[in-house]
Amino acid sequence: MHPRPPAVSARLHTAVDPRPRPRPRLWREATEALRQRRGVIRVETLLPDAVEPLAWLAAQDGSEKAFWHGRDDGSCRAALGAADVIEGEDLFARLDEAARALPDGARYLGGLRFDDSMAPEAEWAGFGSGRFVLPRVELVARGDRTVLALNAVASRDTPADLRAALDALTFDAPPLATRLDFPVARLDRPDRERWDEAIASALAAMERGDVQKVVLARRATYRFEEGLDPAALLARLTIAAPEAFHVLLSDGEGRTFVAATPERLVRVEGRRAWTEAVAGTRRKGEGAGALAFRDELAGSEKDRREHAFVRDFISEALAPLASLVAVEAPRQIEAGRVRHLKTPLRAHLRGDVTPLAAMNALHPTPAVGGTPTPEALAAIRDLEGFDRGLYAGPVGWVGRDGAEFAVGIRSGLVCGTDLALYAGAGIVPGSEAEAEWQETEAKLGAFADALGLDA
Ligand SMILES: C=C(O[C@@H]1C=C(C(=O)O)C=C[C@H]1O)C(=O)O
Repeated sequence: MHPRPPAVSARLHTAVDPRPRPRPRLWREATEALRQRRGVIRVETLLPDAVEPLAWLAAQDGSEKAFWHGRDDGSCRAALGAADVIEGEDLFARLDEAARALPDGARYLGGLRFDDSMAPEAEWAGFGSGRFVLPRVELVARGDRTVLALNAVASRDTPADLRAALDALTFDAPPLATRLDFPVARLDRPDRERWDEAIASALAAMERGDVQKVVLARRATYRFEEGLDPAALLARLTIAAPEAFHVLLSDGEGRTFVAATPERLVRVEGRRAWTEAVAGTRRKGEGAGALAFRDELAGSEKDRREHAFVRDFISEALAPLASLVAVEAPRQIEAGRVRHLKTPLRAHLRGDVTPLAAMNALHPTPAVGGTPTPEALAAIRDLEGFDRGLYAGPVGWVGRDGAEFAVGIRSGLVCGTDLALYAGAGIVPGSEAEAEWQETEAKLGAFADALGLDA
């Protein structure tokens, strides 16, 4: 069983602690640390009562927000503002260096574009080729323990900056809405006809022998009458897909990426790394239907082929980076309204391999790209007709001794009154356009549940 995220569902309707007492202490400690230390400083204080992180996040002013709940670590962090932002040129090298100098507990949160060789379209431009933020303020919740943390850069920040950040916080957050507004319109790109054409083109490329598997995605944009609150949407997603990584990243300019993804790209702790192949999909179903879908997935030769491309790619990509790669037995997992085949892999990384290098060697796996990778990416560029942005890209955190990236699927981009949702499916010989369309629709099921659609 998966550990549940810290009781969001139970506490969704309760107001957060209104007492601001810990803030003066945090500010005094931070001011002291600014005087005495160099580089990044971090001060933390235990709050007297548990606080619901997404309700807290939704209540704060400003658009620079982030949230991370790691699937297996039982804690989550809600983040506000930026003590530092790393984006643009030499992102990997700068992030590596900055992460190595972080104090205990501090992490950059962010994500990378799926395909950096493609210039971003307007809606994804704010995220650039990648964007990582060291938050100014964080609320870290584990069980009933909630810690408020403040990050600062000694060479840049003044006590007045920190005071302003702390004074701007509210702990008097209204409960999150129990229901989100219904959308008033939906626009699909590609539409059903163009989807059929794209699948036919991908299958033709496979017949010619150009490529063996291509993951084709589509975008469904919902329009609402009023602006959608990304934190409220994510809170609903944590209920619809409790077993997932829950991620919120903003571009600093008012657009917000939201994901409830079942898939880990890689987690690194010291020299140890964990990754997984997730590919092959059926509906979750209920009762006897669930058992039928489970058996159908277990017995499907086509799904096993799709899955094997991913597992083999991952173990081959890790081999030169690791002294040991262990491939576990395949199993099935449930995610929102679907189930998948999953094969966990573990590795012991060589001494000179950084977490970012491991991530870079794995992305994009054939779960979201295809096989072989370059030909599959070319087909995606050719056939999809929209910018994936962070969808299917690596999203996560980097700290001093470790990092974790999830695959940014089951995701959407909130921009004012629009919510663009993205979902893809692995196309191999034997794939049928109708079934693949239905599969992508089922993959959007957690969002549909969160929005109260076709319940
Ligand atoms: C591409 C997506 O999902 C990926 C593709 C899968 C498949 O084709 O069976 C299954 C899980 C994911 O690795 C998505 O959800 O958008």
